[in-house]
Formats: sequence, structure tokens, C-alpha cells
Amino acid sequence: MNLAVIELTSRAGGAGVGGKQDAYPTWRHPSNTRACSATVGVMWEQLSARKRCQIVGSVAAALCDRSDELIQACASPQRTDPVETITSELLPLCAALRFLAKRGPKILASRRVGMWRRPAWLIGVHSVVQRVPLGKVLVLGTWNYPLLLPGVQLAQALAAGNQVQLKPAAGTEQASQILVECFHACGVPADQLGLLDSDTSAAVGAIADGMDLIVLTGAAETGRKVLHGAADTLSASIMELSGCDAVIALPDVDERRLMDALRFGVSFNGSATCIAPRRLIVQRDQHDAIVDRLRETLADLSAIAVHPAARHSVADQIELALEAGAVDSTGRYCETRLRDEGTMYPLLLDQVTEDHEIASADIFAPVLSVISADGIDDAIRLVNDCPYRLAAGVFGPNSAAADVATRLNVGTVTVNDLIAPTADPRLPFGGRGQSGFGVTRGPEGLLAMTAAKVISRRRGSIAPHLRPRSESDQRILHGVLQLMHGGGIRKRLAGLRRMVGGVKKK
Ligand SMILES: NC(=O)c1ccc[n+]([C@@H]2O[C@H](COP(=O)([O-])OP(=O)(O)OC[C@H]3O[C@@H](n4cnc5c(N)ncnc54)[C@H](O)[C@@H]3O)[C@@H](O)[C@H]2O)c1
Ligand SMILES: C[N+](C)(C)CC=O
Repeated sequence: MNLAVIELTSRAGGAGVGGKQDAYPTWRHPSNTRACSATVGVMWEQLSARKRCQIVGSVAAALCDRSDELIQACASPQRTDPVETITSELLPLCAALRFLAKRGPKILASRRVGMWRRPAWLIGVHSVVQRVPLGKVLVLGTWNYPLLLPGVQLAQALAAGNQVQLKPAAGTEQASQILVECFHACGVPADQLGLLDSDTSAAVGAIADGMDLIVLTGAAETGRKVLHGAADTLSASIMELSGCDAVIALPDVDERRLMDALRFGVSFNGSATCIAPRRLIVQRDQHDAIVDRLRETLADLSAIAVHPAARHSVADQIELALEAGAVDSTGRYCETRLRDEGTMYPLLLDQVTEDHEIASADIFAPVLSVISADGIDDAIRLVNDCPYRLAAGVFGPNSAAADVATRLNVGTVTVNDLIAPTADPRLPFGGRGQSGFGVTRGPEGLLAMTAAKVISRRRGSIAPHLRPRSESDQRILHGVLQLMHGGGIRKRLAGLRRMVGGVKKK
């Protein structure tokens, strides 16, 4: 285990670890120390969860201090508007860090298991369930949200006491460097949080070395490759993978709200959002009205840059769909523009059916396929039958939408909204099927960075299982079984008689 030494100083006169109760400690990395009145060598994982969470929470202020640099570092052909970096990365990341500082210690606290509901045959046993660090955590970052996604994962892994390595996605090196520097500046030791090269070979090497947890945010295909590597070392993993999210429009939907949400969802972050809407499922009798309105809604959106890695596969998918009978409803799709220049206008593909490959493809571009359903059950089936089940949106009257939401087999359902509600630091996030497994973020994401460790202590001299067996044991224990779990009062009384009979014979 890593022997990172950090220095504890106290603003209230430098009392340090053993100092006054009211001393408010600040943590400094050795390379960043100024006046230190008390110094104690402490391993990161040995700090209390409260202190780790406090340090990690203070990173929010460091990010604010460097927000201009971060906004600049996140600028890309997909992220042209600085407002998007503030709203989709910095604000939710800082909120998540503050949440960790406030709620982390309680979430990570040990759970005492005392007398209440203790099985009678365990009299004298007292247990505690601790949440301990897993050890070495590898975070494989993606390019589309380079601060929020790896940032929360790093913060939670560190708050849980782990040693963390970030492998950033290509193109996010500068943003990742600043992110990691902010953690270091706040007191996370350099050898507790490392930054690897963005080349894939760095990830492959780290996986081969053996990790205690691998957290991947990326494509489903990458998930398969990473899992192959993880199998060799039996490393645990959390897979945050691709989506092909559906929006279901219910009868009596508020069309204005639906249009606004789809316009936002299709274009936000250059449509490079794992939970951007890719399929719109409408009832047949709503189809024409909704498609007409949507065509108008999307008509004035500017062309969007598609990531170089995705251009040709997106163009292939669209070509296949058009050949199979789908219709370019917006009339602005230009294949050569997409393939050669790498940009496209948001495309409304009408007349798509579930048999079209594009209806269940991992597409990272502004393409929205319209699929008609025969009733609500059919709409739900279309979502639940898709191999990708990251999130879904349901638009319609509240109670009907809430009912549909409970029947969808996806990780997150947003009702009458898209994407934004997932930025809440109190919520976990994760998909099903080809969209991956495990969760990050929220209390559940924090616990996923820990292992449950149980310590059971027996007090007193009662330990019947340690005594030699006697002939009457079977009768007594069979009686106990019936007395405690028999179905109905008569069977329980019979159990009592059996037990007493056994005891008398002893
Ligand atoms: N579920 C989510 O939370 C979520 C969020 C954002 C993006 N995504 C998905 O991510 C994809 C786009 O992001 P991307 O292009 O960065 O994904 P990607 O799968 O190409 O890369 C993700 C990370 O894995 C690394 N990687 C690639 N091949 C590897 C290998 N063989 N071994 C180890 N590491 C490897 C990459 O270098 C990168 O750091 C889309 O499919 C999108 O749906 C999912
Ligand atoms: C869930 N979200 C929007 C933060 C990131 C998906 O790409």
C-alpha cells in the first residue's frame, strides 16, 4: 500500500492530530507546504473518511480558481459554447465534491450490527460492517465530458481511501492535467492520484499490472476489450458504456415541452452525450403531428461537428437506414459533408422500424430516429428490447408517465425532461445490457468504490457450536428450527415440545 505522507497543519495554532478539538485542519501536499506548525506522517487510507472527504470537497474551490483555464481546455469542435462547460461540467462536478464533503463521511461510516434482530443462536456476537478502500482504482476517461465524468469518479475513489490512476481520453490531456493538479493542490498526495498517458497502451499496461477496480466510461466495444484484460487479473469493474436512448411520447403530451427538450437533447454538447435522445417513439395516431412540428423545431439548428472517430460509422448507419426505407425528414443530410468535413445538421430520420440497425446502434451524433408504436405496451417493449439501456425519457401527463417510467428496464428515466436531472450529485448513474453495469456517482457510486469488510466478535462464554455434539442435539435443534420458522402456531408449538423433549433427555 502506498505510503504517501501528508502534512497536517492547524489554522488554530497548529495543534495537529492531537490538538484542540476546535482546531480546523488544512492539508498540504509536501511539495506545497508553507508554514507547518505540526507534521504527522499519515497514509491517505488511514485518514478518517471525514478528513478525506473534507480534502476532496475543497477541490471545488480550486476548480473555481482555475475555471477560465478549464473552460479553455475543454473547448473542442463538439464543445463550442463555454456555457456548456460551466453547466454540464463545472457546476455539477463542484456540487458533487461538496456533496462528498458533507454526506461522504456518513455514507462511508461503519454499520454496527448489535442485538436488534440478531439470530437467537448468535447470542454474544457483535459485528461491524466497515466500508474499506478497494486498493488501486483505474479510471479510464472519455472525451465527451472530460471533467465531470472522471472528476466525480476520482473524487469518490479518493474519498473512499483508494489509490487512483486516471487514464484520460485522447484530446483531454490538458483538462485532465489541470483537474489532477487541483486535487494535488488541495492535499491529495501525488502518489495517491496519478495521471497516465492518454495513449490506449497506458490503459492496457495498467490493466495488465492488475487493478482492484477498473472504471471505464466509453463505448460498449471498448468495454468488451477492457473486460478481457480484466479477466486475466480478476479485476472488478464498473462499465459506463454506450447508449441509444429512447424518448416515449404519450397521448396528450405537452408538445411544446417535448419539442424544447428534443431540440436541447439533440444539440447539447455537439450531441456527444451518452444519454442524448436517439429514438423518438410515438403512437401511430400522433406520428404526423409530432414529426411535422419536430421538423420545424430542428430546422434552424446549425451544423454540428461529429468526432473524427465516429464520422464514418455514423454515415454508414444512416446510409443503411435510408436504404432500408427510413426517410430524411429534415432534408438537410449530406453524406459527403459528414464524411469529408465531419459536420452534419441534426437529422430527423422518419419511418425507422426496430429492424433497422440504427434503432439499436451506438451513435454519437445528432441523429433522431422516429419509430411508431402500437400502444403504450409496444412503446415500452421497444425500449426494453433494445440491447442498449442507459436511460430513457417519457413525456406525457405526470401519472401516466410515472407509470411507464416504472416499467422501463433502464438505468435512469427522466419524466418530461432530458439529461439535466442526471447532474444531481445525490443520484447514481449506470446502465443495463450493452450499456454496462455498476454505478458511479451518488451515494451508491461512492459505496461502489469500497469493499464491505465484516468484523464479528463473540463476547461471553456461550458458544454451543464449540462443544462436542450430544445425542439429543438433533432433536433440540430440529425443535428450534420448527419453533422459529414453522408455518402456523401448531407447528411452532410442536417445535417447542420437540425442543423441550430434547433438552430433558440431555
Ligand atoms: N455510460 C456513460 O456514462 C457514458 C458517458 C460518456 C460516454 N459514453 C460512451 O463513450 C463513447 C465515446 O467515448 P470515447 O470515444 O472516449 O470512448 P472509447 O471507448 O473509445 O474510449 C474510452 C476510454 O477507453 C480507452 N480505451 C480504448 N480502447 C481501450 C482498450 N482496448 N483498453 C483500455 N482502454 C481503452 C480510451 O483511450 C479512452 O480513455 C460512446 O460510446 C458513449 O456512449 C458513455
Ligand atoms: C450523463 N452525462 C450527461 C453527464 C454524461 C453522458 O455522456
